[in-house]
Amino acid sequence: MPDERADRATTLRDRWRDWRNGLSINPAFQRWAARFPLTRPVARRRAQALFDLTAGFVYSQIAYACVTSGLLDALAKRPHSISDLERVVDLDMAGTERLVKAAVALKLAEPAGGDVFALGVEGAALLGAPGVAAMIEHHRLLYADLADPIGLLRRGGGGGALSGYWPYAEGGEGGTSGPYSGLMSASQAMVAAQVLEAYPIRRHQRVMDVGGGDGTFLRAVAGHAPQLALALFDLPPVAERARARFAAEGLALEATGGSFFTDSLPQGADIITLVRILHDHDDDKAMILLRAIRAALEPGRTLLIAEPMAQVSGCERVGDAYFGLYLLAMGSGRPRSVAEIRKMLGVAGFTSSREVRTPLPMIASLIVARA
Ligand SMILES: C[S@@+](CC[C@H](N)C(=O)[O-])C[C@H]1O[C@@H](n2cnc3c(N)ncnc32)[C@H](O)[C@@H]1O
Repeated sequence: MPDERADRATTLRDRWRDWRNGLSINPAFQRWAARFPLTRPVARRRAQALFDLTAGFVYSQIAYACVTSGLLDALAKRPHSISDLERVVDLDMAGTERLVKAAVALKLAEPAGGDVFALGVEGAALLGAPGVAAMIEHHRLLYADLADPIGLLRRGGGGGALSGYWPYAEGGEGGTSGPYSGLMSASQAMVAAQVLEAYPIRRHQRVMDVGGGDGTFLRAVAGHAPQLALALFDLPPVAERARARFAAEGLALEATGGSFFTDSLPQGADIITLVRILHDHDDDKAMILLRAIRAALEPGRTLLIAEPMAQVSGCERVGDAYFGLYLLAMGSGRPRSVAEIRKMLGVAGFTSSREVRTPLPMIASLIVARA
């Protein structure tokens, strides 16, 4: 009986999908829906969404030009005339006007009377969200790799501009960690805010951030719960960066350099945090890492995983579309759903795990597991 019901549900869903797609693909229906008053708003929304899908790369490149030319920073200080802006963006009048009009269309800028322009609402949001401008600049590498998406998929990822930026992604533990550590630090505040809002880290005594970069997450933890002892584990040059940074600021940090694939992790933390780490690694390596963490934790201690996850309701694009292709270009890893990560945690020997809701899951979802 249960099988029959499942079949019936599938059949209904299939029929509904066929009916919906049959209408959507039909130009005569599209014309009718755009004219009929009750369907017109939906038709317009769908047409706009389709256009955005078609034109998304152009919008991203306009944002890139606005950030890298200094246009947004200049408008954030005060409104400017086109002739002022010519000097800022280092373009002739025609180029400046073209860029400013495009920025206005995307609400990055807005008219402020005559030929004067001010920062727009999206421009303000962009500059107000830490790390977004740095991420837009960084996307130059991703978009170079994505110029041939089928080629990238066919070769199984990596081998392009982005994999050079993340030397550890293709097995190298040398390379330059400075640029990626800087980018991670610039975008970390948004992630730390999700974690600290959603999880009561204060109840712990000693936190070890594995893959903790230059320590930006731990600095946020220190600001939030100054009584916690802080430890960090990362590749040797990165751990050294964190150590130097904390020492310069007079903050206590135990930073250990090593590889979580080949070295054992220091013991003694009652919570290990793994922030934007797991999705960087293919399944076999992710399992090695989870097992190493399990071995470093006493029974009953906590692992907290924070990263954007796949198939999160309302944020599907961030997971399998954005991170699916970003990590492919990087050369390792994949976005995973909450269910997939929880299953891996079970296999790695964690006794239980649960999802903890965050205010903005597109920035990070959380899973808390018990050793
Ligand atoms: C995507 S970054 C995230 C950094 C930080 N957790 C954050 O969210 O800002 C990944 C970090 O993992 C570190 N990492 C990569 N491979 C590693 C390895 N085998 N052992 C230790 N750390 C590693 C990198 O050096 C980098 O700092």
